[in-house]
Amino acid sequence: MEPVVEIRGVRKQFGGLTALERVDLEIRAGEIFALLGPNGAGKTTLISIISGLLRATEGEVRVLGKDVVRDYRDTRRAIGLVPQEINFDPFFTVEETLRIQAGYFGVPLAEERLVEILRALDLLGKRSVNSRALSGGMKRRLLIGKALVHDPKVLFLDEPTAGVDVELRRSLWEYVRTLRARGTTVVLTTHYLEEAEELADRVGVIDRGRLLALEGKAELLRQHGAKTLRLVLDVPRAVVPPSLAALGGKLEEGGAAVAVEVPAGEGFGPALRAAAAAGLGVKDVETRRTTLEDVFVRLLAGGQARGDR
Ligand SMILES: Nc1ncnc2c1ncn2[C@@H]1O[C@H](COP(=O)(O)OP(=O)(O)OP(=O)(O)O)[C@@H](O)[C@H]1O
Repeated sequence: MEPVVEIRGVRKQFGGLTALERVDLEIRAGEIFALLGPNGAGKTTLISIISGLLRATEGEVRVLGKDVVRDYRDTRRAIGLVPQEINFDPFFTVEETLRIQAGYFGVPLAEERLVEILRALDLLGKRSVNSRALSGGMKRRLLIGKALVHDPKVLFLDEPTAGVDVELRRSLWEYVRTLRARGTTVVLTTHYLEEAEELADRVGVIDRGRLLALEGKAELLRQHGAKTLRLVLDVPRAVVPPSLAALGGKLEEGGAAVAVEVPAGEGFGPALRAAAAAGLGVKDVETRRTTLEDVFVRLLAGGQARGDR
């Protein structure tokens, strides 16, 4: 199937600063893709180039097979963009804000569709309220509504839940899943790892303008992840028994525990057998799986060690 968004060799230079360095990326139809990276990594720059708000210094971007520079009318129509910053006129009501936005795209906003959007974003009761009188979370939801009025094929959410409370975050996640279920492709940027872990089918990790890893979430965890077994000992030890040392076992807490890390796809059987064979007195057993956060930290540390720029 043709990718919904194709990014080929995209570079962006702001004067002497390289914000993006030869990024290649494909977004697939119907997926939730999370672009993950620290502040200043280049996430907003990439989204802005795809949405036609910025021009790449080099490279090309296609949305539904059309070039975002040459065929910008078609590509803008296919895209809904929810920016980080609130960008609506506070003097219009919620309904007017959505109708004006639909007007920009030259699409009529049927009553049915208006109500559907307002209901999904829990704004139905605020339909006639001036947008300046909305709470911060409601304003954010109205931003999403604005991006949806022309029924885009791809929705870009730039930090959708920054500064949003936990409850609203959950309800926005729910809505994003509903959109995917209806066939909308969703690309979100975030530095909340929890958000990527919860929502995304695939994750791209970006740092200082480079894509460091691009994988399915499960694959990313499998390849870069590990799980750890911690054996809390009856009696502290000065050295790790050789059979456990051979499996990479290390003492922790001044010898009160032994920790063994194994690749995510493997079991703890060999380590448990080695511990039993060595006659280790074990008081307690703890296990921990790698989270996307651990993977992210490792990838960024690796990128820095290689001196990427
Ligand atoms: N218009 C601009 N002029 C000059 N430099 C810019 C401009 N826009 C972005 N930059 C720089 O490009 C780099 C990437 O910025 P970008 O906003 O894409 O990062 P980001 O990953 O979205 O960060 P954040 O998580 O903070 O939103 C940063 O160093 C930023 O200062």
